[in-house]
Amino acid sequence: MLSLSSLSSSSSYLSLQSHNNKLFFHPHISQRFDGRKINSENFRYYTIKCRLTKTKDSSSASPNANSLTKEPHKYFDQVIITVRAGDGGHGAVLGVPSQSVAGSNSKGKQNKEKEKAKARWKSSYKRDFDGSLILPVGGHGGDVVIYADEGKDTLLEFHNTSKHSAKRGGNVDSMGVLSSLLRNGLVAPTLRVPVPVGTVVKHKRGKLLADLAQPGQEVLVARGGQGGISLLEVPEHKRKRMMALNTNVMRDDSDKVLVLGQPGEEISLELILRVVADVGLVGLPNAGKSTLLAAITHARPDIADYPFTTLMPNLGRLDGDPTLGAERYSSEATLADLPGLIEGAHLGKGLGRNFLRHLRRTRLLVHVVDAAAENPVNDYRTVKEELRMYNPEYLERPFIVVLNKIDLPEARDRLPSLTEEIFRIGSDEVTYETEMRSEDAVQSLSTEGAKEDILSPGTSNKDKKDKEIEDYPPPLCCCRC
Ligand SMILES: Nc1nc2c(ncn2[C@@H]2O[C@H](COP(=O)(O)OP(=O)(O)OP(=O)(O)O)[C@@H](O)[C@H]2O)c(=O)[nH]1
Repeated sequence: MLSLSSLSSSSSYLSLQSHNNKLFFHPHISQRFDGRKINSENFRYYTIKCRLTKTKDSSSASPNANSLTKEPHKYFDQVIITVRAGDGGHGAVLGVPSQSVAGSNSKGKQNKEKEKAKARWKSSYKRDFDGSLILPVGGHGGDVVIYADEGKDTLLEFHNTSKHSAKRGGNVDSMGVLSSLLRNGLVAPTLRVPVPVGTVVKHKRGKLLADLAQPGQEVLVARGGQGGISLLEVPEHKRKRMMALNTNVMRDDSDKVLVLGQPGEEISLELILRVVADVGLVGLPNAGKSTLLAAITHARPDIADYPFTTLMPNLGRLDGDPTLGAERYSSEATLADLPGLIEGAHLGKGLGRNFLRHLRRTRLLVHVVDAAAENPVNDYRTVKEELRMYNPEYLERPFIVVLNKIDLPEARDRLPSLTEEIFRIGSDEVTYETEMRSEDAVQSLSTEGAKEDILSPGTSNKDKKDKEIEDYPPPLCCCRC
């Protein structure tokens, strides 16, 4: 038997040959049949064209549960979902209740009873200010709202359930006859979808809808359909008059009254998580970022003596220390320990781009450098370069360099020279940046002023950031390649 599924080749055609009504894959399988060497003269060769259905490309397919548990770091911060708001409930076509009065004998009495019944009928229904009848309407379909929930950490669960649908509105409970007891259809509840704080909501490959950076922030992403209206089943000549009276009647393009509820909106969204942290810890793998986070906050990240122990950002809360007195130092802050960056991270190496984007909201960067490494200065330069290549704005943020592992003798011995070199790199950059800025007519600033301006991003930068939060454009790599 020929198993096509075992053929991973994407070529469109296979060549097959026939022997005793059996088909063999040509040329490899045809060499032996029932353990005997096959005389090639017994064969009649046919070439049969058969198209292979392409096997699903695993890279483009949505991640299955297995890969989600094995490689959550690839999927925790980005997902595409579809949301569907509920359809509106239907209205109803209602008959007017019979007004005949049974059992009345005399014609005059019958007319009187008819008049009375008509008056009763007229007064028992809700009416608009202009006297038109208010007929029940179908319930509004449920809207879909996405909100930032502090209890959520990742977007992983959305890979399992990528479609979220709100309920449809209730229909008018139609018994076929107009009665004062008829109620509007039930309004469907809003479907509220919780996402981690810091989630950016965008149209799939489209414009930004919201940046849910604060707990509780929400955005309405799909509107539920409007409920259909009800109609009275009345003779044609009366219907026109009633329709004219009912000014709030909904009609479609062809001026037809809509009894059916409107469909709810359906939309594909891209959710991107950018951690919300004041401080970002950056450095090469194994530099000791997680150890530092664990030492100064209550966070308990995984720590091990091998690179890439951290695969997803860890957050830690730094409580303020009021004993320090000065307002600056007693403030609280959230720290994010990012996975280690390697050379080429800005190009996506080691998932670098996924991690680098989590620095976006940070206001201070802490470079953790392994002082006992072979070439700590080079390591520091590498990380700075990756930051610059990904987003030059990152280098404009205030930063601290932490020389780590100085308990080790190899680090302790070269500490003074190392500190000096790192200082020099910093001051070189400040001078360079100052020069750049002075060319942009910031000459009036003193060196100190310029430094300050560089270290604390100005308002224009802030405006730029606030304008639109999109993914950064492709890397600037080519200037170096
Ligand atoms: N001697 C010494 N070892 C340290 C120090 N800080 C961290 N380490 C060790 O260095 C190794 C790596 O530490 P981590 O905190 O996991 O490093 P990381 O930068 O978070 O590593 P990644 O998760 O790969 O990014 C662990 O074995 C730590 O025990 C330090 O100050 N002194």
